[in-house]
Amino acid sequence: MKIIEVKNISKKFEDKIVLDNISFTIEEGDIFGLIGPNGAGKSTLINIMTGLLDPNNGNISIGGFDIKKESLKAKEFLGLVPQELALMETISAYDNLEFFGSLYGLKGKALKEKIGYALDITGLSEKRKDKVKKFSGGMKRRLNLAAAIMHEPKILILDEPTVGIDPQSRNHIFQFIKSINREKNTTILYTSHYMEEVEYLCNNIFIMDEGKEIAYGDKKTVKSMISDNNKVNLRADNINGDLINSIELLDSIINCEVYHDEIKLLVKGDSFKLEPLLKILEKNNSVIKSINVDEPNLEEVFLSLTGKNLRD
Ligand SMILES: Nc1ncnc2c1ncn2[C@@H]1O[C@H](COP(=O)(O)OP(=O)(O)OP(=O)(O)O)[C@@H](O)[C@H]1O
Repeated sequence: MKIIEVKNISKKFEDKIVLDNISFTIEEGDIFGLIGPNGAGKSTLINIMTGLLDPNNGNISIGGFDIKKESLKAKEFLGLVPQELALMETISAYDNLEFFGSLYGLKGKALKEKIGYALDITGLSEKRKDKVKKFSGGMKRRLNLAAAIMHEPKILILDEPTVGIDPQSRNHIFQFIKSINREKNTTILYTSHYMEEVEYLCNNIFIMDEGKEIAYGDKKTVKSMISDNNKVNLRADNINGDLINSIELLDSIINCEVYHDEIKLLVKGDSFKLEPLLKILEKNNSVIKSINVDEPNLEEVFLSLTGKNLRD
């Protein structure tokens, strides 16, 4: 089921086009990555998707409901974790969650259970009684996540949740996303300008720059937009001229380079097979020490499609 449909969204601020005809869909249960450098338009798009901002053109449906026309029903599906924190510093983590839970009408046993789950899944159970002002930036981010899931939204939108936080909290956030997606089938929309995070977490990806679509599809498809070729790195003993000549004669080999005991191959991704390569090595009495296959990473995809680095 398509849980989010974004259709032909455009937005101008005065004369500046910030979103230019953006369309994509997200399936229920997906972890979907929205990637782009600072100023690409990600936050503006999220504000439109959550009904905080009106587009100049296009429409958005959330759980089958139009975010403008059936706003209340659409919003029931949504949990938003914005970049800014919305926490009360002078009270404990538990009391913060009690407050947010009661805003959603939770009380008694149900409220306690939800708080327990939210603290547990964000790794904050032991800090439940500590005042928020004692928390590190990363712990505050995690508490912000906990607050956003008090009403168990079917969709969780995270706007750059790992900017400026420590590696431990970053790992907690990754584990949180994977757990809530697996345990509750929560659909995740994850925005970031860190390609490696999106590469690790997401199944489907929308890459944008200056308000425009750069690439969209499942991770493999997006990667194959720049290249169908893979890199195979092989370490073996007894590397000699005959061996290299035989490898170069294989149909799927585009390029072959040798560094000491390492052979670096660029191969055609769709036709490369390991077996003929292994047979050649065996015939040459070469023992393989290691072998790995690399796809191009998303950073390389962005660079290749826009000519820019993501972190400019
Ligand atoms: N209220 C506004 N009025 C005028 N321009 C705006 C407004 N909000 C955003 N912009 C501009 O729209 C563009 C997109 O901003 P947006 O915050 O959506 O990008 P982003 O991809 O989320 O970047 P970041 O990661 O820095 O938040 C930027 O050029 C920004 O300056």
